[in-house]
Amino acid sequence: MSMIAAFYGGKSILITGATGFLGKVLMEKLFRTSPDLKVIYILVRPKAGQTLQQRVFQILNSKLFEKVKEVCPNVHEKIRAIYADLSQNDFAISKEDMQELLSCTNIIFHCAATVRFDDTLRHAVQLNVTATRQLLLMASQMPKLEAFIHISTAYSNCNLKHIDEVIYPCPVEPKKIIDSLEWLDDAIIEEIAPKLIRDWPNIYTYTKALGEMVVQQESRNLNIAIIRPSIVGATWQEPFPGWVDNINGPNGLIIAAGKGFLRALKAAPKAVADLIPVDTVVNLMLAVGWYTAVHRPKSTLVYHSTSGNLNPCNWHKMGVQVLATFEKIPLERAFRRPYANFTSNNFTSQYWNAVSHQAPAIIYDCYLRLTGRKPRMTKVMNQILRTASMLEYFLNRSWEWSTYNTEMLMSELSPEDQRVFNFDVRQLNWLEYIENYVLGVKKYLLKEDMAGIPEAKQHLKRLRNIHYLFNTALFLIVWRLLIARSQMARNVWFFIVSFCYKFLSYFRASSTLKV
Ligand SMILES: CCCCCCCCCCCCCCCCCCCCCCCCCC(=O)SCCNC(=O)CCNC(=O)[C@H](O)C(C)(C)COP(=O)(O)OP(=O)(O)OC[C@H]1O[C@@H](n2cnc3c(N)ncnc32)[C@H](O)[C@@H]1OP(=O)(O)O
Ligand SMILES: NC(=O)C1=CN([C@@H]2O[C@H](COP(=O)(O)OP(=O)(O)OC[C@H]3O[C@@H](n4cnc5c(N)ncnc54)[C@H](OP(=O)(O)O)[C@@H]3O)[C@@H](O)[C@H]2O)C=CC1
Repeated sequence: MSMIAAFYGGKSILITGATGFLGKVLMEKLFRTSPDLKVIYILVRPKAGQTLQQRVFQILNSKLFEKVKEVCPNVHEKIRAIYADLSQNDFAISKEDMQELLSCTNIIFHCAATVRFDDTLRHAVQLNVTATRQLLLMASQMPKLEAFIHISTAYSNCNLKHIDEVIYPCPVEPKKIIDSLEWLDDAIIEEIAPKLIRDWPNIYTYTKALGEMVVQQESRNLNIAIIRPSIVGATWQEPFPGWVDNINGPNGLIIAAGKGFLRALKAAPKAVADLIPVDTVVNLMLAVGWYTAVHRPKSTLVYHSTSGNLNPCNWHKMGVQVLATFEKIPLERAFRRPYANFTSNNFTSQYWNAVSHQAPAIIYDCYLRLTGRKPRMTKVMNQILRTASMLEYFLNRSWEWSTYNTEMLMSELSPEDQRVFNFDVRQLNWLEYIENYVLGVKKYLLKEDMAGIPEAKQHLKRLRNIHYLFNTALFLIVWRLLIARSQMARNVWFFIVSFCYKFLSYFRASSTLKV
């Protein structure tokens, strides 16, 4: 019997960010392995015209939860959605709901965050720092609380090269920032933001670092642990391989590559691609929740959920496998044939951007205009290039994350727990994982039908022929122009023509002799 699964039985668990990528997989695993848990409280806001109930209904009826419904048929009754907006005071939770949360919660998993790299400093601080402080304050009023698990990111200290499982101080106290945001106006905040974030690459990673400091400062006598995942990717094994449902991180770039929009990327081919499957992160989270509650470590432990030092993969290997998978299982209606180049050179990267990205988009838009349709490809291309440039920082560097605490925890688990809550990334076969990942992007994110693969392959063949035709036509035009203007080009041309003529004459003569 799994000790971890048994631990969550009968527990009331509070999850923030449960509607997000990580949160959904966390809920799924909890219900599947501990169907006898008491209740999962989730803090949700209405979104995109959907009420809380509609959002929960949609999650529970997704493919991700198919197995859960078999093991835990009354899952609907065990999930309690509480209206909350984490960017508001007291999260805008009603008094009755707050009372219930304070008196019943046993474990907290704090996953909610804004993960946009370009969010405003005000909003990112509200979500990633102030809300964390507020939740810790709530936690300190929960008599039954056993563990508080805070999800940060391995990149919260990406201004360092080697990162240990410790909380690093930030140059400016989080409290000072929170206070000053109260009276500064938005324009001034945006002006001082670059000075505040210093050598952090974006507001997201900076505010996640501040969030960790807040956890350290406000921990009081709570049992807290921090988990730092690197780039969270599709599921590896559970509940099935390749599940993914948003375009963050690598997902958007994989789609852009598969559709033939993105054919070059400014990335160091040998830099470590520190991806970590989402189910591995969730298994670690559940193990950490159990360990923190049962063993009550004296200080706040930080756990790295990374792959680089245990089972490294690099961007080149990843890119090659992504392309190899698209050969076998192409995406539908691609713009161009998938192909990609990783270069860390500025000049080469700009060349590829102009030739492989901007020029085809402009040509296609001209074609759309000529056929009376609205041009859109330049806009799409610019959007993709903007996203790629935002991710560039992470594609051109490698970090070393130590994993002592994570490995220590692994050794503390029983063999059964090591199997059920496996977070040993050394067992991951990258080639197989990436193939399932790409397949998952096609099936679960783009919702493309596998029956459409032959047609998609046919489409790619047509694109290849158009490509050859276009290149031949372009060559002939350029050559014709050169011949008109340059004596040297004319000489070369006459040399080639006379050579071909002589070759053909010789060929004809020798075949006549044979007859
Ligand atoms: C020989 C060689 C061979 C080579 C072969 C090569 C092969 C090549 C293969 C290449 C592939 C392999 C390489 C993989 C590389 C991976 C690198 C990963 C690094 C990640 C590091 C992460 C480190 C940190 C990790 C962390 O710790 S945390 C997570 C990280 N955080 C993020 O990943 C957020 C980033 N993104 C943003 O920050 C914003 O997205 C921003 C970008 C500002 C744009 O922003 P903006 O321009 O405003 O555009 P949006 O509005 O956002 O979106 C625009 C449109 O997409 C829509 N849409 C937005 N969302 C979503 C959503 N959910 N679900 C559905 N739709 C969505 C939205 O509706 C809108 O559609 P529309 O309405 O226009 O129709
Ligand atoms: N994905 C990744 O690659 C990595 C993620 N992480 C960390 O993991 C955690 C989860 O990330 P992930 O699941 O990918 O992110 P998502 O963007 O998928 O999910 C974010 C969650 O936070 C919720 N949220 C955001 N703003 C509010 C708000 N004002 N009130 C209530 N809820 C809000 C969202 O709710 P809603 O659905 O309503 O928007 C959503 O449930 C984050 O802390 C992130 O920093 C760390 C490393 C890598």
